[in-house]
Amino acid sequence: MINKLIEKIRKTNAPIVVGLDPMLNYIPKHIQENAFAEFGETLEGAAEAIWQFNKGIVDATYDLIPAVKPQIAMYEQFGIPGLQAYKKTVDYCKSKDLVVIGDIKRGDIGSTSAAYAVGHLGHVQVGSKKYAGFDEDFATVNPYLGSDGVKPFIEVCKEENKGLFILVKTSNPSSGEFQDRIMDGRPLYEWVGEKVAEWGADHMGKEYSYIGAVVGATYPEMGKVLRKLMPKTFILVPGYGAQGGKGSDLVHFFNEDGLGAIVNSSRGIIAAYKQEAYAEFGELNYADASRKAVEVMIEDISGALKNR
Ligand SMILES: O=c1ccn([C@@H]2O[C@H](COP(=O)(O)O)[C@@H](O)[C@H]2O)c(=O)[nH]1
Repeated sequence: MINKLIEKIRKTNAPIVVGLDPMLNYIPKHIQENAFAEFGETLEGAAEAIWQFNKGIVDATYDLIPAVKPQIAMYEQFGIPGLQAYKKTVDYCKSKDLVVIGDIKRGDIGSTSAAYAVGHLGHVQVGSKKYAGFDEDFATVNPYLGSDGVKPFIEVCKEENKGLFILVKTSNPSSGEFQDRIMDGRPLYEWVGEKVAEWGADHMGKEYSYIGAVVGATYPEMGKVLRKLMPKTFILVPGYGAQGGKGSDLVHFFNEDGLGAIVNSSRGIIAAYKQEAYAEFGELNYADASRKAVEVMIEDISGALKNR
């Protein structure tokens, strides 16, 4: 899967991922009204609205981008119908040949991690048969329970040719409370980054490892250090746009080959029509506003990379 991701980044010339993080208040009225007319103001109605909203965005952007990153929390809030909309979104994106990064941020004791890994990336045995559950291409993993919480994910990735993005330094304002704590002279996130590179060395694709890292766009100096510490690790970089990250902050997340990182924007793309810059599109044309926002993001990042 890392080879496919790189191939698609090269083809689109766009090291970006669109975050499909639908909240009801981003969804245009006409979509909500249609969904509620069919299913009522119910969880099913909400799930239908987020699915139709996602489909509009995917149809308007899939030719420009290599990948999407649905955030499972946005779907889980609508219970079982929400999870069905998540699965429908994953399958639809795969039918459009997009790489799907399930932002599930799982990690637990080994036996529980194994079940998460099977459910999201693998196949579960049912009697004599095997079934894929959610079947994303990559999943995000929280490593702060230690190796036994991560290794079951790596085992499933090896069996299934799938990949991970493991949290190293997150983009949120308080990420430093624990992640920046100095241990034996270095911040904890560096120890974790080194460990991610070590896990990844054992599961290499053609150019980069199947085992990637998450490093927030909001911490560019730390991104620069981590880039050097994990040269063969692909970095998923959230925090662009709504959290303040911009192209010029991101150049050091990339290697000299112009690869090595993929930048996520969720609200900045899917709710673009609500921003002043794209207001001319209006609610009805929300998906065209998202397409325009994708084009602007690609230009911002490739412009910064050209000028570095
Ligand atoms: O460190 C992290 C890890 C994950 N995320 C996720 O990325 C998106 C960001 O959304 P925006 O709307 O572009 O801010 C969201 O799904 C987060 O859960 C992150 O932001 N930081």
